[in-house]
Order: sequence, then C-alpha cells, then structure tokens
Amino acid sequence: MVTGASRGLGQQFGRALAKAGADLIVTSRKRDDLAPFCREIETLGRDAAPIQLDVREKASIDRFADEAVAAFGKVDILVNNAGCNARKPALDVTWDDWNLVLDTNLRGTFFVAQAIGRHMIEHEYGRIVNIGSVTSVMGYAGLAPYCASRGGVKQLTMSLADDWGRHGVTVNCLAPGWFRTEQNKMLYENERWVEYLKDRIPLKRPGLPGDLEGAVVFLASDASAYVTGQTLLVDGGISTGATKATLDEV
Ligand SMILES: NC(=O)c1ccc[n+]([C@@H]2O[C@H](COP(=O)([O-])OP(=O)(O)OC[C@H]3O[C@@H](n4cnc5c(N)ncnc54)[C@H](O)[C@@H]3O)[C@@H](O)[C@H]2O)c1
Ligand SMILES: O=C(O)[C@H](O)[C@@H](O)[C@H](O)[C@H](O)CO
Repeated sequence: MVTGASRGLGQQFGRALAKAGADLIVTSRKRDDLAPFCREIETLGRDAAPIQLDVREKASIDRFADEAVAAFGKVDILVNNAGCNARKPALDVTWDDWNLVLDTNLRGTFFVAQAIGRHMIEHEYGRIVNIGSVTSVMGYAGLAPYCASRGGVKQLTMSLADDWGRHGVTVNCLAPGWFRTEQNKMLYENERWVEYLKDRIPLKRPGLPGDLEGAVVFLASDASAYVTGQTLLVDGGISTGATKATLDEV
C-alpha cells in the first residue's frame, strides 16, 4: 500500500514496488485521481486497487484499513507517503499552518501505521516504510513545522520498530533529499536556487525519478529483514552538512 499516490514520489514508490512484483493498494483523497496510475500499474502486469483516504480525517483512517484488507486479503507493505508542507518564515507560521503540516505528516503517519500495523501483527509480518526527509535530521530556515513533523517521523519510526518488532513487523524511515515535485516546484523555477542547491549536494544534482527505487524496494522486502527503526537518507549526501570549510571554495 502506498498513501498519497495520485502524483509525485508516491507514484515513484508505487512504480518501483510494482516492478519488483507487488500488487498495489493506492490511496488518495479523491479516488478518481488514482485511475490513470492504476492503469499504468496494470500495464506492468500487477493489480492495483484504489482507495479513498484523507490522512487528516479520523473517520477516513478508521474506514480505509478494512477496505484495504478486503481488496487483497492482507497488506504486507505500507509506504506512509502522504504529506504536505507550509513554507514560510517561522514568524509567519499560523496556528492553522502548524496543524495542517503536523496533522498530515506526523499524526497521519502514526494513525495510518496503527490501522495497518494492527492487521500486519495478526499475520506476524509487515514492512512499514515511513517517508521522512533530509529535514528529519537537519533544520532548514522557512520549514519549521515541516522539519518538526519529519523529525517526529524519524522518532516515531524508532518507537514503532520497538513496539512491533516482536510481531515480525519492521518499521523504517526512508528520507529523501530534494526531488522536484508539485510540493516544491516553485523553488525549482528559480535558477539561482537550483545552482545553490546543487552546490550544497555532494553528488551535485537534485534527486531524479529512479533514485528512490532501490531504497524503497530494499526496505519493503526481505532484503531488509534484520533492519528496523532506521532512517535511510537518499539525498545525494546533502545531510552530511555540505558547509564550505575552506575559504578558497567559497
Ligand atoms: N519532493 C521532495 O523533495 C521530498 C523530499 C522528502 C520528503 N518528501 C515527502 O514525500 C511525500 C511525497 O511528496 P511529493 O514531493 O511527491 O509531493 P506531492 O505534493 O506531489 O505529493 C504529496 C501527496 O500527498 C497527498 N496528500 C497531502 N495531504 C493529504 C491528506 N490529508 N490525505 C491524503 N493524502 C494527502 C497529496 O494528495 C499527494 O498525493 C510527502 O510526504 C513529502 O513531504 C518529499
Ligand atoms: O516543499 C519543500 O520544501 C520540499 O519539498 C521539502 O519537502 C524538501 O524537498 C524535502 O523534504 C527535503 O528533504
């Protein structure tokens, strides 16, 4: 299952898992938005079941897990991807901005994991991949609620790993660096910003479609059977700090 799969990284994760042999349950706030992606997955020879899910709505979370289990009998893999951002200087962040980002990225991630984790525990098997970010381990100006939510996802991952490990359920956090999507496309429209970003990334480019495939398949499969509670950064190295340490490089 991949949440928030109507576009962006959610589709990249879904595509990677389908290519590796998974049938997919995909979720979105609007079920109809999933139709083109479900068709694409079917052309890869896998089944795809679309389910409506708003991760900010308790009633929606309460309902969707049973629908998901009914679709394929059980869910082996959950990629907790749905998320959002409010990019503003900290002094301008409103109460509503904070609630939007934390409710979606942190509360949503927890209660979706709980709803599906319950079923995984019954089967004594599960792979939960919570999507974090380089902001799970670094602070960025202008992203206070987002960084707080992603730091929380990293900590939540460790806690759930300890709770559910005894039941055969692993819980890890896949933390992407900077990938151009709907969420951040306005940043990429500014060439100066792109040059600045590239300069700070040791591998000298933002993430491309495909860069997350190996990591999501690893964390979703038995290749990572003895890995739990970890945060795997797939970020071209930007989380190393990338601050210039010698004057002649400036
Ligand atoms: N793009 C990046 O560089 C990057 C880096 C690190 C982490 N992330 C995270 O990866 C995830 C995917 O982001 P993206 O870049 O593809 O952005 P995106 O905005 O294209 O996709 C976000 C997805 O989450 C869904 N969503 C938002 N609020 C929701 C809600 N309340 N209920 C259900 N679904 C909801 C959206 O509909 C969309 O499908 C997000 O959690 C994002 O924060 C993105
Ligand atoms: O909206 C944004 O500011 C970006 O999409 C961020 O989400 C970053 O890309 C990412 O989280 C860094 O890892």
